[in-house]
Amino acid sequence: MKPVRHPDAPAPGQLLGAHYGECFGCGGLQPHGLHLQARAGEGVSITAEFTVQPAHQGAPGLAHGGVLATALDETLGSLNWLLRTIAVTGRLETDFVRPVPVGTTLHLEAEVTAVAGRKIYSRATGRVGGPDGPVAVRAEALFIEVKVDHFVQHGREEEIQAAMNDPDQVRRARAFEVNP
Ligand SMILES: CCCCC/C=C\C/C=C\C/C=C\C/C=C\CCCC(=O)SCCNC(=O)CCNC(=O)[C@H](O)C(C)(C)COP(=O)(O)OP(=O)(O)OC[C@H]1O[C@@H](n2cnc3c(N)ncnc32)[C@H](O)[C@@H]1OP(=O)(O)O
Repeated sequence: MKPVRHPDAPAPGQLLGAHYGECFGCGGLQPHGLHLQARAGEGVSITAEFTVQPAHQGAPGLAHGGVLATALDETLGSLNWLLRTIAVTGRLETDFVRPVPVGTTLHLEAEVTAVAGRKIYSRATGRVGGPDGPVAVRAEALFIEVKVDHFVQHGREEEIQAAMNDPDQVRRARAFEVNP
């Protein structure tokens, strides 16, 4: 089925903010995290930027492939905001097309291509040298919709308690649960 943008989705151009402050991909509280910033796009799409830091190296002066996969995963995960659905990555297939040096800003875009029950199919690209620059990485993913209980059940007790005691975090989690 064609994906449907939720009527209460953030407006195109709106900065989405972190879904969790401690998130390695988007959180502000992780010193070596990616601090990826995502914006709502048109339809069910997202754009995002991430600048490769020295802490993200694999080979000398180059981004680690796993970090680039994280950037793709996080951008794809941000599509949840537009569907107002909580979903986790089930499958992530990544192509590494060109090496990405430290200091490079990766310009990412992602879109949902189809939804089938709890399964959300999506794809993303990361470009270098600007939003219209050459593709350095791309991915196809399958996200699976889950209830907030998924996190409460599986997350370590101390972080879950802290999240449940943080009104902002509870509000962010609830924002997804209104999905019919
Ligand atoms: C107040 C407390 C607040 C706490 C919450 C805080 C914040 C919440 C807000 C937002 C956060 C949301 C997400 C985070 C966003 C971004 C971060 C980036 C994303 C990630 O980094 S997230 C971490 C990595 N991710 C995982 O940690 C998943 C581990 N995993 C599992 O937890 C299970 O595996 C699960 C749940 C995925 C499925 O389990 P399940 O039992 O529910 O469902 P089941 O297995 O039946 O699959 C249903 C249908 O999907 C098909 N299917 C499943 N997996 C497939 C695969 N790999 N390939 C092909 N098909 C697959 C089946 O074949 C079936 O298909 P069919 O229906 O056609 O038969």
